[in-house]
Amino acid sequence: GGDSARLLCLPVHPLWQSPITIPGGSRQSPINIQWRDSVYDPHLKPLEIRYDPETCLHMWNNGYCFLVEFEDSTDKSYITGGPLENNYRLKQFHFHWGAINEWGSEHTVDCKVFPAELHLVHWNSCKFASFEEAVMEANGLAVIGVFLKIGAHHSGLQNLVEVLPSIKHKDTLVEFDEFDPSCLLPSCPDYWTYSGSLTTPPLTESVTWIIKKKPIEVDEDQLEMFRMLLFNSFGDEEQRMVDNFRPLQPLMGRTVRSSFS
Ligand SMILES: CCCCNCc1ccc(S(N)(=O)=O)cc1
Ligand SMILES: [Zn+2]
Repeated sequence: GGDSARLLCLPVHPLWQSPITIPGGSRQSPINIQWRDSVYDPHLKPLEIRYDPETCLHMWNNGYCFLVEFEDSTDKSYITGGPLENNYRLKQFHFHWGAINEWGSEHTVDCKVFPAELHLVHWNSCKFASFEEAVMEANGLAVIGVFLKIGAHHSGLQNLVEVLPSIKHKDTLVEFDEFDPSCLLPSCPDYWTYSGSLTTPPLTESVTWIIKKKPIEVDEDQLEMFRMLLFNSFGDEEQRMVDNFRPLQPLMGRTVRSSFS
C-alpha cells in the first residue's frame, strides 16, 4: 500500500494516498478470480442488457481515466436479470489500462492480467433516486467488467478512439452521441459475479460485480491511443495517463459465482 511504497521511497500516485482498503473493508475490489474456486449457480438468470444510443451524452477526461456518460433521468438504458434483483440504470462507462500490454486490467483470472478492462457502471433505480445516493449503499451499483486483449481491430471502439485527442487534458469534455455500448460486449453470455466495491475513492462497498468470461479484441494502435491521454490539466507538466488500475484486494472469504458450468 501507500505506506510500504513510501518506506521504499517509491512514488505513490496521489490517488493511492488514501488507505488501500477502507477501515473494516471486507468486500474490496478488484480481486483475482480463481476459475476452479468459482461456484456454478444454476439459479443465475441470463443478464438482460438494454441500451438506447440516444442516451449517450458526452466523453470527458476526469484526470484518472476517460469516461462516456449517459442521460439517466429515465430507464432508457438499463440492465436487469443475472444476479440482480432490480433494474440498474446505465450512468457511465470507462476503462483502466497499463503503460504496456503486459498489464492494465484491475481484475485477473487465475492471476492472468489483461492489457485493459472496461467498466459499465449502473445504479439501482428501483431503490435509489440518484447515482450519487446509490454509490453509498449496499446493492446500489452493478458494474459489468469486460477484459480487453490485443488482437483484431475493434470497429465499435474506433468511434471512441477517434475522439480521444479532443479530451487529452484533465477536465476536457466533448459532445458524444448515438453510441451503443453493447458493441463493446463479447457475444458470449458467460460471466462471474461477486460482491465488491468501487476501485477508486470513495471505494464504497456498493457494487455487484459482473465480470464477463470472454475478452473483446482491440488492436495495438487503438490501445496506444488510450496512452496518449494525460492525467494533468492543460499547461501542467505532461503525465501520460497509464497504469490507472488499483492493486488486487483480499478475497476475505467471498465466493465468486459463475453463470456457466
Ligand atoms: C459520488 C461520485 C463517485 C464518482 N466515481 C464513481 C465510480 C468510481 C469507481 C468505479 S469502478 N472503477 O469501480 O467501476 C465506478 C464509479
Ligand atoms: Zn473502473
